[in-house]
Amino acid sequence: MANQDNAKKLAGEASLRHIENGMTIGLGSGSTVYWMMRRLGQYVQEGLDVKGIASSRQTENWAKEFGVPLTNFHETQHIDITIDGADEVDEAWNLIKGGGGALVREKVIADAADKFVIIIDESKLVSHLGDFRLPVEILPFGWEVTAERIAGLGGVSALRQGAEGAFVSDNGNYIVDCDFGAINDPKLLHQHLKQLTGVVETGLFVSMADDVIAGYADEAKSLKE
Ligand SMILES: O=C(CO)[C@H](O)[C@H](O)COP(=O)(O)O
Repeated sequence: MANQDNAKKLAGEASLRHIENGMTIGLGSGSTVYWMMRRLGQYVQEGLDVKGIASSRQTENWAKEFGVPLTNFHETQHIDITIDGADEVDEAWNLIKGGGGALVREKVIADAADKFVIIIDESKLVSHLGDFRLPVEILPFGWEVTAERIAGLGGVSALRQGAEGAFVSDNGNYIVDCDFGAINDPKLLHQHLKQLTGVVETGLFVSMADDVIAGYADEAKSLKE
């Protein structure tokens, strides 16, 4: 296994030390979450009693594959813990997320949770957000206008492409990947973007993470310790 994959696996598995019997878990998206879910499925087979709320169709499929029982917001509005990956994590634990296109549901399950734990490989740790293009989910209707407004805030954006034309999120929306250069004030940028008509959500997760577990070549460490 490549070093980066192993680091993701170590971080994903280490996050399960936060899990207790009876919990409802927000299940994020992405390749680091995959490893967490694989091990979680093993614990469930061994008798752990938990339920998950999935943030994407891909995660839902993994839950079925690994035998992790799912619930939804109709059944419960309380999430004990959400575990998710990230594309960048700065020194204050502000995040860029949405590389996999699931940022809206990821933010909903992060917001609904008592605790939000991030799992990454060490390459995601940065001093400033912004090398990774900021994903912003926007309505397809008039997306060109919204992209112009985003450009007005200083962000050069590109419409994300999928296998057959524009990428469409699980919510039926488009995503633009935006270059704002180094993001000095993530909270302010998020607020400005959210005020634009047509913007559904941004991939900036500001002051939301309670713990970050970083995977290295042969260990995973909580940045809290
Ligand atoms: O935000 C996400 C998906 O929308 C992912 O958490 C993020 O892209 C990290 O993915 P990976 O664990 O595959 O590196």
